[in-house]
Amino acid sequence: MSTTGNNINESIILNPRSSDIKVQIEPAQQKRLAHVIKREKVDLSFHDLSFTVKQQKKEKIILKDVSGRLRSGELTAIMGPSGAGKSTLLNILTGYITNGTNGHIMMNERERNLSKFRKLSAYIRQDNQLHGNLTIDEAMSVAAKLKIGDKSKEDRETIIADILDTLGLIDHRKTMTSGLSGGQKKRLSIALELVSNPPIMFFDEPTSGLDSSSCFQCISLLKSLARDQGRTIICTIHQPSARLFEMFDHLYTLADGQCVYQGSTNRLVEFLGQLGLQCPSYHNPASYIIEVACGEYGEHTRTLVNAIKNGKDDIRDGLPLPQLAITDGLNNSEKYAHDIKNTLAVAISKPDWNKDISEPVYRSTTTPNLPISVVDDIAKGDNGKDDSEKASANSALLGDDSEQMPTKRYGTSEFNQFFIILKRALLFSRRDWTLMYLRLFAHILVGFLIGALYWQIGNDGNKVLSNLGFLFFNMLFLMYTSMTITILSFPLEMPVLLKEHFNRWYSLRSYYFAITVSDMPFQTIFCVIYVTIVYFMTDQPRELFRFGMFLSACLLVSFVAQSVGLVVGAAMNVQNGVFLAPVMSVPFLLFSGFFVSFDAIPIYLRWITYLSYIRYGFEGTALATYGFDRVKLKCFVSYCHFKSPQITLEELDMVNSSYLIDVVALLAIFFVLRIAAFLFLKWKLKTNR
Ligand SMILES: Nc1ncnc2c1ncn2[C@@H]1O[C@H](COP(=O)(O)OP(=O)(O)OP(=O)(O)O)[C@@H](O)[C@H]1O
Repeated sequence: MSTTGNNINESIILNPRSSDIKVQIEPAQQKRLAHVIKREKVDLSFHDLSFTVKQQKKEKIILKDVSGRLRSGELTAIMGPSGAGKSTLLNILTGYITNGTNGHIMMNERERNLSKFRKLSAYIRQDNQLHGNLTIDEAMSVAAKLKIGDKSKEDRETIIADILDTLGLIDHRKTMTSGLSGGQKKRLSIALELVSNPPIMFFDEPTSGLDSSSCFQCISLLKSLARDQGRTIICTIHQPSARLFEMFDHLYTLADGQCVYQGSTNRLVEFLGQLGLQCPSYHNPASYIIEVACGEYGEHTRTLVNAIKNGKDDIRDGLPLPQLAITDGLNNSEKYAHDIKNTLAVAISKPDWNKDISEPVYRSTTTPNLPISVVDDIAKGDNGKDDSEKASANSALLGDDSEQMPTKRYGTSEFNQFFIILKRALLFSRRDWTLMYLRLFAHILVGFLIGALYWQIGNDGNKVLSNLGFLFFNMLFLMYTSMTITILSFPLEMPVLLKEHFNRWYSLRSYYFAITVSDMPFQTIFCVIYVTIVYFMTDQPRELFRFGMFLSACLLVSFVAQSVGLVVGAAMNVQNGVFLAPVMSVPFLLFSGFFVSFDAIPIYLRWITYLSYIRYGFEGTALATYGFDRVKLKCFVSYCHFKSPQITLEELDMVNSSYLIDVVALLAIFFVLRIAAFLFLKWKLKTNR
């Protein structure tokens, strides 16, 4: 047997002496994403990062001036005891949290531009926020249309197939997302973001809820994502097994909001040993550092933070430990590095904010043309060892093997986004037929019930008051059905919206338009069915224009009520919304003109009638029924007080009312509420972070 070297990719040729047969064994090839768009490599560093929150009028410092460096091509783990600040750090690095932070985040040695950064990064949170009603194929297709809409359909399909094949999901293409296992959901979340091939990917606890084998698969996948094309992969992880721990290239450990270790995973034990913290043999180093950080071996946090300079130092393979490098017996290059480092410390503490941000902000005064990373590397004794790495990163930056930095905010126009989201929303409605059937059933059932209850009263002069009750009930029914359905369904969309909008799939405007338009056809159909049933069963005037006016007023009321549902759904959670919306509707019902005629309402309360959309709806249907010179009603008893429709209108104080004004008022309330719902949604997206 002969091998052609140590490289595992080389063929192994078996050539048994007794036979001429040559057996060639090709090792399994690592699956690679060959077709995804090539993107530049991105190194991320942060300097003196702090995060403060206000708690009961006091300030609580969560992150305390931590620094660190996250390199392209590496899989970085952020570890630490519970409450150490891992998720907070991740949220700040992703740009998910911006308020309350201080310090500097650099992207490829330049001050980070958050907007550009968001185009280059993806954040995959712990709870895979996926739409359960789509197959993998459909979900991927939507993501591809939104994120790389400028590519041809064939190109998009090739990219999707490539990603699904790499992530082992190709055989489940037709499976509904709701039917996937935890690990498959996690992989789908990654696959969806990989469509645009972001060079930086953040994962919050990617292994949570997975068995050990799925954990291993997941971390292997992240490792290969980092290695292939030099992505920067950062994830928080609780307490990985020794096998998982070894797979990480870089470890960043936090304790009590400070950095206690930063560097290669395989130098952790050596570093701790230097400080007199001997990791017992056969003990998982990942567990050991957490135990140390938790104080199980005494109070060592301060020592560790000082030793690693709260993340300013980085324990790299092949380099001396930092406290050994800075000694009296420095050689020339080390002394030079030490000087630069001291100069740099001054530069970092006084950033020049007047500089053009396209220029690197931090430069050493002794080596003015050297960006911070190079200075840092020299300071660490990295005398050009990673030249090839830097060269490739620089060439990538210059665009040698990567596409230009994306200039557009989104992958496709807002017009296209609108149609893609609308199509997806309609698909959800088609798939979620239970809700649709329920709504249809409710409108038909209540329609017939009301029709039977108020059977043929519309033209009876003796039953006008009952007929007015019927008109008012219509408003009540249409209001509640259209309002509650939105209050219940809209907040459920919120987590997916939060994820997709944050990862720059689409603009909030396109999403909102699509989502508000998507239910309108259904609401219209249900309303038309209900109104047709009750109108004819209760024997309202058989004149087309009156039916049209009656239906229009009912439709407008249901759309306005839907908008109220949107406002409430956007502004609060389901529990509060379900209680508050009906309660808030009570004044509108009271001041609708049905219970108290307008001139009987005290003047100082009359303004409420102008805000009551129920008033306009009720008035609109009353005018459609009794206005426009309707002939006298039939009277089957000796005296009917309301035989003349004019008397009914006088009683309701609607003689001078105008149907047109009712319609205009309903339209105005509709638009105001839709705008308010949009603003609430925008605010919620910001405050929910
Ligand atoms: N907005 C906030 N208001 C108040 N306290 C906060 C806020 N955000 C974070 N904290 C506190 O900061 C600390 C760190 O929180 P963080 O979620 O980052 O910890 P973690 O290391 O991710 O913990 P775990 O591993 O348990 O998820 C916790 O004590 C948490 O209660």
